[in-house]
Amino acid sequence: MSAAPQSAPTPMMAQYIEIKAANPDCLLFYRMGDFYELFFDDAEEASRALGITLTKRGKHLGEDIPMCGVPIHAADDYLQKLIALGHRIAVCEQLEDPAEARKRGSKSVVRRDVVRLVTPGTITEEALLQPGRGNHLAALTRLGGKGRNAEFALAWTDLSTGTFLLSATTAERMEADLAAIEPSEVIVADPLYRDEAFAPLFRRLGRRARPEPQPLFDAATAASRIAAFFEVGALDGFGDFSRAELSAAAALIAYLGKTQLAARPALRRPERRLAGETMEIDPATRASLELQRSVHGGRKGSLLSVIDRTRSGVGGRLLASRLSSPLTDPRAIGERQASVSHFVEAAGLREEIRRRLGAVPDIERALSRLALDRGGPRDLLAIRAGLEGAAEIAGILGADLPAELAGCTDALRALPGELTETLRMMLGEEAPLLKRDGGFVREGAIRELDEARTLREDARRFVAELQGRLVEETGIRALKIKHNNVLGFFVEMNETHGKALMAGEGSHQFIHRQTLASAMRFTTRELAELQERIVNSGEDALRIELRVFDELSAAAVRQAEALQAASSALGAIDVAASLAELAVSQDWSRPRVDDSLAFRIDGGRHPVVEAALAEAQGHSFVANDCDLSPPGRQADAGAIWLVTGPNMGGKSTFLRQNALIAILAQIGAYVPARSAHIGVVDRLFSRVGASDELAEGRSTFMVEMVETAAILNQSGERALVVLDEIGRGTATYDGLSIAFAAVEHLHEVNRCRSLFATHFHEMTALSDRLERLSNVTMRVKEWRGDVVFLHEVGPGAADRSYGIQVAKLAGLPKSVVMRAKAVLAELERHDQRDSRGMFLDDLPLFSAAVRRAEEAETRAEPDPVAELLRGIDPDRLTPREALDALYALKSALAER
Ligand SMILES: Nc1ncnc2c1ncn2[C@@H]1O[C@H](COP(=O)(O)OP(=O)(O)OP(=O)(O)O)[C@@H](O)[C@H]1O
Repeated sequence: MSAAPQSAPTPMMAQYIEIKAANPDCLLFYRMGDFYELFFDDAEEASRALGITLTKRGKHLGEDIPMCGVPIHAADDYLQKLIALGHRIAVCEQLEDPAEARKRGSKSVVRRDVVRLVTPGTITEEALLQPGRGNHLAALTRLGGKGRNAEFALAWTDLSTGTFLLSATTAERMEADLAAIEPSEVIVADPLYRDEAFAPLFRRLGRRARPEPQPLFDAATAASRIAAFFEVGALDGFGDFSRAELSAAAALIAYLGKTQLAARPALRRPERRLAGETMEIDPATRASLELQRSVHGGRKGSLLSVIDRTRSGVGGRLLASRLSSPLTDPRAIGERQASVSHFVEAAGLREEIRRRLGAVPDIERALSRLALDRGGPRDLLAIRAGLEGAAEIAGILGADLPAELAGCTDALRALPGELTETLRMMLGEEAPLLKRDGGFVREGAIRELDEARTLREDARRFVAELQGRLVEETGIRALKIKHNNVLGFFVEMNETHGKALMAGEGSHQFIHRQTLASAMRFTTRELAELQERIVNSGEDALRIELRVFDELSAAAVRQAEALQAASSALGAIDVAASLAELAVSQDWSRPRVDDSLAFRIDGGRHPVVEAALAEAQGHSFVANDCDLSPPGRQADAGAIWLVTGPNMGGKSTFLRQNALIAILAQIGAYVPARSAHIGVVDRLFSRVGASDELAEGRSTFMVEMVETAAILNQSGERALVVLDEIGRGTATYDGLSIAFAAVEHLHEVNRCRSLFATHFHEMTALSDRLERLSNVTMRVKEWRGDVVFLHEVGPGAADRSYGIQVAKLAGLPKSVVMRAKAVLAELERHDQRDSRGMFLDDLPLFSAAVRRAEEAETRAEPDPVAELLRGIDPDRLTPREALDALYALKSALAER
């Protein structure tokens, strides 16, 4: 097939194609004037994703070129949408003034190039970030090949704040570690990404995981690459890092280089997190406990949403990150608790500090933007206000503080006073978003600038005066001096006047510029001169302001370390004060956390359920005790509580609340309990409620068994295991046997503290054989065949599940409920003698039985509520009897 002769692409299109070819996996935002334009497939993709109109521009290879565009001022919104959909965007800017290009000849194109790749993990724009949420980019590396010697490490950063952390990890722990970091993007060396053994992990990470070439992770050059980034000779002063950690860190820096190009982010020095420093919590446990997100995916209904009283973005982010990584060192936990206690005891101080914190801007994010040359004058104002606020807060906190807070005030006091002074001297009270709009440098700060501004103002005044003079001279009262972007200043009058003027003397003075339908426009020599003066002095003023901006920005970036330390300090103060506020307002208590194996909670509550009940103004939350401490003097391992009780009795709530209390205690917070004593938990497993891994192609039961296997294989004596209804998804006897064996294993092999809820009442017999196992049950009251949930945990075993009563409450058809009751009665009668269920044959068939029951009902049954009411004589009731009567009425109503 012979190709038709094609015209060569235009120079601009040729430039576009070249740049696009260098960025094939990104949507290319190609700057043209006040728009970013997208072409070809990118345009089609973006117009679909953003719902914007697809147009055409010229032809390429004989075909129309699809095009769509987004205006610069709204680009952030569009970027946000595209990023959320998993796209990466290459932002291509004009690198010179179009006038420059024209000087090279009429055909030459404006120089353009990509200045930045926008990826989910490298966003810094305020509009694209949430104040209280970090945005992490992680790098995962493996050294030493696939074998047993493989060494894994993670590095992660929040580019918007400069945080930079490293940690060793293992194949087993990797997923839990990533879950704690919650990265928006994870770069992985290509061979590891393709390793079959990790395929499930990367599948679960989905688009967040991104393979990158192995050389980025090269361990041999890692240390020197990191040193070069931080502009130091060697890394010795940074601490001790493993080769794998260095490889991950170097890869992260290289990736930032790839995406940020010329801009150098204000990263902090890398800090190492030791694997054992934090409580290990796998993703399923996080989901089940709804730590940061509820099962519905949103923040509402999560633990974080209930405990977050922080007043600043940095505080919100720190609280979220602490919640995702509780500590395991009692001393470090104690330090944080001491800060909270300080604010619990000093109510006035707490209020004052919180009030001030609310007014301190987000210094570290402003700084990051300035470092990446994406900042504006408001970021400088934010830093100034931050510096001033920090100094005030340090002053108010005073001396005689617990260690953590003392460290914080040191960081605040170490802030460079000169920077505050310079910013105060140079900046006005308000500033535009963009530096190119000018007007942010304070009057009186720079003489040249004041002069330029005065010149401009004078010229403007002269323009106003000139209008009066021209009116007088010409006698044309309707003459006006106006301004637009094309002509600049001009004299405008109607056509009759204009023509008369041109025909007469005026033609010497007035130079014709434009004739419109209703008006004529002129300039005069004087006006043109004034115009030039205004433009020139305006340009001078802006040039000076931009220079000042760059100087101030550089001065702030030079102080990055001090500013970041102060920002972290403000975050820590905010977290302590907010947890204190929470403790006081919700009546929480300071837990004792130590190295023992104790786990004793008195009067524990579930903070989220309690808040929900309070909001609904229904019944109030019933506090419950839990004690999994090694029972008796001899015991050297934690206890197991086997929790039985009716459906809806509060088992899941009880199980979860104890796990949550452990987490809260270990982030250094107070806990929702009268008192608590917790020996640190190093690993938490919670399987309560349904799992959402079904998308992986495993059945519910399979998922449950895989998770149970992980728990039984991995829990050590410091673990806390919270299991709900293991074995429910299979035949009764299989399920019961598995649950039985699992509890025995927990008791004999894992020897960890556990809560195990079950509907298999047969299991309560285990307490005779397993010395550290106790039975507890959720208490209920029965009333005329219905059940009243007391939500109280007490010793003993439930004898039944009340499943049918709950089913009735849920609105199961009456016929089904009645039939189920009959089946249950029959099952219970036969249970002793025949375990295979053959007796079901004894039961009448469903339809017959239901019909009979219904007939009986319609025949006789009077209204039970009315009947009860008739029998009550209010004058003769004691208060206790009145209450009982109320219960009776309610249940009779339910039965009706
Ligand atoms: N301690 C409590 N105080 C007050 N209300 C509670 C308490 N515990 C639970 N509830 C209420 O009871 C409801 C059911 O609790 P939960 O889901 O824990 O029951 P469950 O025993 O696990 O039920 P199932 O066995 O059917 O899963 C909760 O949504 C809550 O409204």
